[in-house]
Amino acid sequence: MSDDIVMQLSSSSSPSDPSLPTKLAKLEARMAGKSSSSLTIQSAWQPAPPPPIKFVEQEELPDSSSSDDDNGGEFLIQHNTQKRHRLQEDDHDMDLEQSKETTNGRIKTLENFEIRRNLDDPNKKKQGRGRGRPSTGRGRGSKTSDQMRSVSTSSINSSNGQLENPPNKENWSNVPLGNDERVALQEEISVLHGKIATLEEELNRSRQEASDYRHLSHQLEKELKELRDRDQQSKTKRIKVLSDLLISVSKAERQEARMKIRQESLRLGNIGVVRAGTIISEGWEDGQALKDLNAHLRSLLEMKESIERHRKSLKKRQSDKGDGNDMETGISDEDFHVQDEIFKSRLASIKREEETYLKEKDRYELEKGRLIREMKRIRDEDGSRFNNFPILNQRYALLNLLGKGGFSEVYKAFDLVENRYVACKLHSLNGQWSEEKKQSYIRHAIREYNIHKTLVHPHIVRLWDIFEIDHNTFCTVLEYCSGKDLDAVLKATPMLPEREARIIIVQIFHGLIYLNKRPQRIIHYDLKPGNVLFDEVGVAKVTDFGLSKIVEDDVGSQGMELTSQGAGTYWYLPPECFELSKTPLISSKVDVWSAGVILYQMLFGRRPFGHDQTQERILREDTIINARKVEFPSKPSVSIEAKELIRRCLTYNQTERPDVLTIAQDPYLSYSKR
Ligand SMILES: Nc1ncnc2c1ncn2[C@@H]1O[C@H](COP(=O)(O)OP(=O)(O)OP(=O)(O)O)[C@@H](O)[C@H]1O
Repeated sequence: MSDDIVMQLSSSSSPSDPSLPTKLAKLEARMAGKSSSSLTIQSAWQPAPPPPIKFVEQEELPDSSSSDDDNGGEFLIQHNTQKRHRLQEDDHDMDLEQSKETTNGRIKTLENFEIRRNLDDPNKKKQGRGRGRPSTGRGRGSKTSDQMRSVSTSSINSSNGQLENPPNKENWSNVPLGNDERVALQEEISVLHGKIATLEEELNRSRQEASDYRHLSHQLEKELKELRDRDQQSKTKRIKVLSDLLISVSKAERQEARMKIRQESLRLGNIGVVRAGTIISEGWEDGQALKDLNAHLRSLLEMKESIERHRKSLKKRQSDKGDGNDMETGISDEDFHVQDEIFKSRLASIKREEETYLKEKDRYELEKGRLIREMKRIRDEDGSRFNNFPILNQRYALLNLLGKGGFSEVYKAFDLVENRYVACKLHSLNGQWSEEKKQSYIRHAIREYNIHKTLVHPHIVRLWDIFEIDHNTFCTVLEYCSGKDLDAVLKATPMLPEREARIIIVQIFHGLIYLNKRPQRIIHYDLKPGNVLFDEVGVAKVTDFGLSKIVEDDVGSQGMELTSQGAGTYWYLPPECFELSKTPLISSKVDVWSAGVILYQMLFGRRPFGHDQTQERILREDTIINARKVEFPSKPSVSIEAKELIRRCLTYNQTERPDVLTIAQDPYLSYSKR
């Protein structure tokens, strides 16, 4: 019932007014007519008490005695609307909401049904008043009306309070409504309320759990952060401890190396000041062992010369005797022969001794060479600006200098991130170079890096990293090869047993085959013993791709143009690289030639062409251009197969020389075929 009507009623009528029932009945009739023309509303107010309504929660019902309005269907609707609002406020959980909606929907259906039933029930007290009219939402009945408006399944239109499918009186009275059914419906409602209560409980539990989990997650996050901080701290500590340890080991190694040098210097010699007239220069001064050895050799030589002199004089006396001059000395022919035999035997013995000393001298010379290289290394290390154990790029702990090349220093280093030894090659640009030259060098190095970094093969030294140190210096990080390079091996042992030489050349060819089987083929172009390194177990690896060339796809069968003519090490380059009349065309056959030279050198202790010549002389005398045929020394004895492979590699004519993939089929390079 709308408030204005109630106001009208209360102001114009007192409860004792006997005409009130009639007035109300009229009003209700009017309202019913307003809300639905087809709805038949009970025309007279029935004083009889309303039937008990059992399917609502009694404790939530307002006291009927205090109510001056009906507490029939309208009140029930209000009650449930309030409840729904409470539930909506309490719970934003979707599932629960849906359950509630369903439940409320069903309750509303029931309520509407009850309302209709009340409307139809002629015995109901005041039941028809304002039922069909929408409430403005004010007063006690407003909530009920709201709920009625929101009930989609009900037949009342929510916007204007009119019934969408207005039932006629017959329809209403036709709804069978036994007591059993009511009881069943009430039971269903209480079951649904029970479900709501359970769901609410569950929701509360879930909320509690969610809050517990949130708390736990905060705690875990905190712990994780602490662990991370601790990990970072321990990492920093670990790095510090590790680098300190590495540094102390390196320092000890440096000390030991210097001590050894001092000892060796005493034995083998040292670089000292040499005076030649008025010119003072740095020169080599032999050590005591070499001095003693040379003195010994000198004395043997003197002895030999003296015996030779005696022998000569004996021969002279013998020939004089033949003239009859030696009669008075009484030396017989027999004596002459014996004496001569003594001299001969002595000379042979001196020669043997001399050979032993000469062998020893050769050994000393090798040791001397090693000593000189080590002295140079130490001098380079002492003069290096990186000798104070810096950590580069926050991960590479530089240790000791391995060697110095043309424009680079190579340090043994420890990668503190990957926990492995590496070789750091520090490329220093000469400060006096023009900017153009510097840029060209950097371009060259980046080109080398770009080629090398893609190469992953057991017989190719890995390139791990590149970074800038300062404007004039950058560093490439290479796989560390703890063994010597082949050049150092051949300096220490110029001739290798064939078996050892063969396995080394096989590994070099494996690397070359890999370079020629990639989609982008590569010519190494600077294959030489210095660019073959050995790891700790003796695996040979090709390095230094500074002069290497990428073979473009459109290159003709004769090869690609050589744009860097003049570069490289001439002992190991084929004749086509020295072609001056036109730009040489090169292919992987360059590497085949170089490999042939290396195998020859390993087997015979010398290079096949221009062994004793300088680079400059090789160029001047066209040594390689004239290297038409390879000759083999008689010693040491080497297998025919090895010689045949060398011959094929050193085929003068480039067109006739096999390329890498062809020569790879040679039986000497395969162990399984033999
Ligand atoms: N990856 C590596 N592992 C171990 N030692 C290495 C490595 N790379 C180079 N070295 C050593 O460092 C030294 C210097 O190497 P580098 O390549 O700079 O010298 P080079 O070949 O004599 O000079 P250049 O490159 O100018 O011809 C050599 O003794 C070489 O054996």
